[in-house]
Amino acid sequence: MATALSSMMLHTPVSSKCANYMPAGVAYSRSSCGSKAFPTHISIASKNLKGASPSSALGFFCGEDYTLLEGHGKPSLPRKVNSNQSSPKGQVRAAAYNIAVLGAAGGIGQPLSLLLKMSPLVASLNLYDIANVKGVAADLSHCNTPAQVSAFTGFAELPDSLKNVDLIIIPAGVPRKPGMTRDDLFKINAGIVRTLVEAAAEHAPNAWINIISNPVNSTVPIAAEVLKQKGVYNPRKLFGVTTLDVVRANTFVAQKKNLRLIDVDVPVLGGHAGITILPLLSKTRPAVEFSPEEIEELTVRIQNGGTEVVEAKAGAGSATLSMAYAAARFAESCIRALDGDESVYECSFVQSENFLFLHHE
Ligand SMILES: NC(=O)c1ccc[n+]([C@@H]2O[C@H](COP(=O)([O-])OP(=O)(O)OC[C@H]3O[C@@H](n4cnc5c(N)ncnc54)[C@H](O)[C@@H]3O)[C@@H](O)[C@H]2O)c1
Ligand SMILES: O=C(O)C[C@H](O)C(=O)O
Repeated sequence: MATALSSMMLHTPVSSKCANYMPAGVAYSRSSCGSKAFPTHISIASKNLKGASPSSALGFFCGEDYTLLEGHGKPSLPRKVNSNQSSPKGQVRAAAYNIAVLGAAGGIGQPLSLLLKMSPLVASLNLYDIANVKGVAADLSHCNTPAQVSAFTGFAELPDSLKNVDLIIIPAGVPRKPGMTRDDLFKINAGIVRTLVEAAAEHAPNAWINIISNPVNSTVPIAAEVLKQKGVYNPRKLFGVTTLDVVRANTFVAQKKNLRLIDVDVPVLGGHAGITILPLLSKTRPAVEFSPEEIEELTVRIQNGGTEVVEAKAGAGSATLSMAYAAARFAESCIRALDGDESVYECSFVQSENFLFLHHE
């Protein structure tokens, strides 16, 4: 029997009723919990957003530029391969943006902070963690790149870490161990994200927020609810970071097809959970032919990339370095979009009214 399986995640009110409603890969319907959806692909295309009002901040093409049903959607927008690499305008202002990393002392937080410190676009880098982040900040601050690094430790210093920031990146939370699903992290990470986003709403209501903490398809809707309660929700500024799925897809496809890594771009839909991670292999750039066996093999590997790393680390955590790379790429795309670069596109987990439905037997 055909089952309607949305590639987009449902809006999750912060309530116990809905807390476990979206285990990865389970079919669900729009009406089962909440009324809005979080689809998983966006194109960021921005006007100059510095100081823009929330409603005019971004022009997104939420899910419209890729269709899951060939021939039924709008034609793809022209897109550059790995478009985060360079700007056609090449005019991003140097060191103009302030970033806060919440959870900066962690496995992702540290290498991510290093990558952000290397960016010439970043003016200040506020590192916040409940663990002592002073050492990380002291260490990073010796790199002779423009970003000014500051440390903020503990809840009392959270407000200061958020002052005047343009972009907040949240990798705070526990990672999984072998045998766990990302949903098993929900109880702890939901509370962490809620607390951090409450502070963001109060102290940086206009900042863009990138959420890395798992399970992304729950933590992002939770963040949305918090922002709504605080009256500062703008769906165009809240992103679930699913870039690691894209990074993995690009790598695995390039390896399989013997292509140059830098040339390959595979859009990936999904809320970063199990079989809802949906690589759009037919949209691979450059155009490539895949056999059904290759599609099956690549899809399964991309969907299980996280587990591959969790098992290889054997209890020492989950992906940190590739995630830091992916998050830095997404952050740079956000900065470029903030700076008015209209060529930027990235896949992400965002709210949208555009539903795409897959039918599978
Ligand atoms: N979106 C993705 O693609 C993706 C990829 C990899 C990992 N993750 C997720 O990212 C999260 C972090 O992973 P990690 O490997 O860096 O974990 P980690 O344990 O190494 O680091 C987490 C950091 O968060 C900090 N922290 C905990 N509670 C906090 C709070 N209330 N406020 C501020 N900081 C707090 C910890 O002190 C620690 O430094 C996990 O939930 C993991 O599942 C997501
Ligand atoms: O798999 C995990 O738990 C971490 C992360 O979501 C990943 O995809 O590597």
